Amino acid sequence: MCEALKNKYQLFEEIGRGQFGTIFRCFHPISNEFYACKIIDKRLLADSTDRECLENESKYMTLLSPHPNIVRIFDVFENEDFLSMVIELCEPNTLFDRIVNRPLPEREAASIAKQLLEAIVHSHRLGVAHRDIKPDNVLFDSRNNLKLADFGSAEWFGDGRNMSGVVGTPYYVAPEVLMGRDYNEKVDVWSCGVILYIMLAGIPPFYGDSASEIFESVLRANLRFPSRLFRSISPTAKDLLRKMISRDPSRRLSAEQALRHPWFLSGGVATDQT
Ligand SMILES: Nc1ncnc2c1ncn2[C@@H]1O[C@H](COP(=O)(O)OP(=O)(O)OP(=O)(O)O)[C@@H](O)[C@H]1O
Repeated sequence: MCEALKNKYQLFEEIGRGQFGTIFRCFHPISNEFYACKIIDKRLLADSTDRECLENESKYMTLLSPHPNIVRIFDVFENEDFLSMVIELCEPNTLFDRIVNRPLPEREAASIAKQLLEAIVHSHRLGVAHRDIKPDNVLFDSRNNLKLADFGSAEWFGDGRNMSGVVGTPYYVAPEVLMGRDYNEKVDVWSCGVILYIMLAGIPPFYGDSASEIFESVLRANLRFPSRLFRSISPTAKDLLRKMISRDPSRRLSAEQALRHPWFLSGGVATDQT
């Protein structure tokens, strides 16, 4: 670990562990604030893809900070073996822990989806696509504000550049990514739509017993609203889901358009159940 990090922050207990990094709670005596410190052992990075992922994470977090719904980065320390990032401290449970097997009331789902879209709109305005939006990458601070994390797979699409390359996670990845074609930032809207579906229904819209079965289901993109799960869900919510989980990216809403949908304007309150 870097001496400069130890000189500036006091490290406390481990609060999380990822593929390459360990997260500790840490304290900055000068500001009297607690933070999270992610320490990555660079010797565990197997190839250039891993290294790129690491570079992306601090680069894009720095570019996008500060935003109320994006995990903020405060400090970076690096030596030959370790890269350490001092970031905003969040609660241990992710969105995944909140929604697993438990549908949320529309109002709560709308509050979460709205904050996630605010983070995506900010990121897209600055020309950055996250490309791996999933519940595990959605954290919350102690005041329950949503914080989008993990920009390791992010890519810059400014100046009309298209993106390529298969990145993402089976349930959440957009079909155009799996088709191996160029794609644009609307892949994030698709993933956010899938998260919203799971929050309301309690199950993913596209699933299978293996990664390849899930991919086949995503590629078919046959969006259904089984009545046993959607009986009490408002038509406005379903309308938004259809427009976010649209197979054709040119017909899919942008993140900004999604935020202006009537479902958000009513705060997820069913206005049309007459
Ligand atoms: N800022 C934070 N504040 C509090 N806990 C955090 C913070 N960031 C991450 N964690 C915790 O640490 C865990 C691991 O996070 P990390 O970002 O290293 O890995 P990951 O994204 O889950 O995995 P990987 O990037 O290796 O695929 C998270 O699931 C979360 O519980």
